[in-house]
Amino acid sequence: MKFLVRMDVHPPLDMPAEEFDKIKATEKEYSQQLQREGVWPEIWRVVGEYSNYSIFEVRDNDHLHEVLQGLPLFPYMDIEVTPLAKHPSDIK
Ligand SMILES: O=C(O)C[C@H]1C=CC(=O)O1
Repeated sequence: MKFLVRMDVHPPLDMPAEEFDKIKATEKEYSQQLQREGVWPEIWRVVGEYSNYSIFEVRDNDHLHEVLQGLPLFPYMDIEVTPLAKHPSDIK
């Protein structure tokens, strides 16, 4: 199943920058591992915002929830999920 996911990151104001940088580094490893596995095939930065649009390829809703809840930045994000279906005009 394919999902479009928007993540808006809200860094906590009371956390030292070095601590948040460590969480970001862990997030990057987690994200890149999922990209290598094909679970997170696309990630795009939203211009001018600390946000991304991503495509996820997962087994089902529970799998997506598990992946999103595992994000090290999960506690500092608003996440919007849009399920995608094949468009009837798509020629692929
Ligand atoms: O920077 C972001 O958009 C948040 C998050 C998503 C992947 C990653 O490495 O960080």
